[in-house]
Amino acid sequence: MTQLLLASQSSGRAAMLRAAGLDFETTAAHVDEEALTASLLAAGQTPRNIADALAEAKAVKISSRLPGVTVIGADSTLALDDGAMLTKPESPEDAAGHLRRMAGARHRLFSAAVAARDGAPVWRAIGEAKLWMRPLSEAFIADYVAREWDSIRWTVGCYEIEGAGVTLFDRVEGDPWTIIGMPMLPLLAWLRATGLAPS
Ligand SMILES: Nc1nc2c(ncn2[C@H]2C[C@H](O)[C@@H](COP(=O)(O)OP(=O)(O)OP(=O)(O)O)O2)c(=O)[nH]1
Repeated sequence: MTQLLLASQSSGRAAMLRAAGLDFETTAAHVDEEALTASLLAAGQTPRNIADALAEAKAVKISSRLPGVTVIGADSTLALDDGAMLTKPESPEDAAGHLRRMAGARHRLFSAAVAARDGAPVWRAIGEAKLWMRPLSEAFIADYVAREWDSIRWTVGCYEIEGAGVTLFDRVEGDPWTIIGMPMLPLLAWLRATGLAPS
């Protein structure tokens, strides 16, 4: 039985752990993110704290049924500078609407990771990236969404920064791993310190 489990269906997250040479398995967390997000927003929580809470919920839920296993949960949230929080698009039309709202403005992307053992959080980190999306024409948005829908439908910002998302931005501050979905640098430092990654 593995000692490290990623409670995520995100292909990008698993790819980052694989690239780091880690020995891990994955499972879906099956946390009701929509309900939890709605209740946290209603309670006035920030997108940053919502990412942290969702990552913890995923890690704690799975670890509570796997004694002794270190479970990593993760979550990413996107905050527009007007305070609104965008979630994954439900349709190509939804994605076009998100891009219209982000175009010509800055947004922040928070990626939280929480490690849990035996149902309790034992480590956490939150990464923040700032992204300035350039103004986008309607024709560009329509063509981009038509071409990229199959991949961007799974992303909180309607882009894969390591893919065609590069065409959307004037400027990005923050590390690419945070944008793709996890604060990998602090996570790897902790995994090395706990013997779960080669040091
Ligand atoms: N490959 C890639 N993925 C991105 C990028 N930006 C955001 N994402 C993905 C990472 C996550 O899969 C998704 C954010 O949604 P969530 O944090 O709720 O995770 P998701 O539901 O996909 O998986 P999980 O809850 O971990 O099973 O957006 C990017 O630039 N590249």
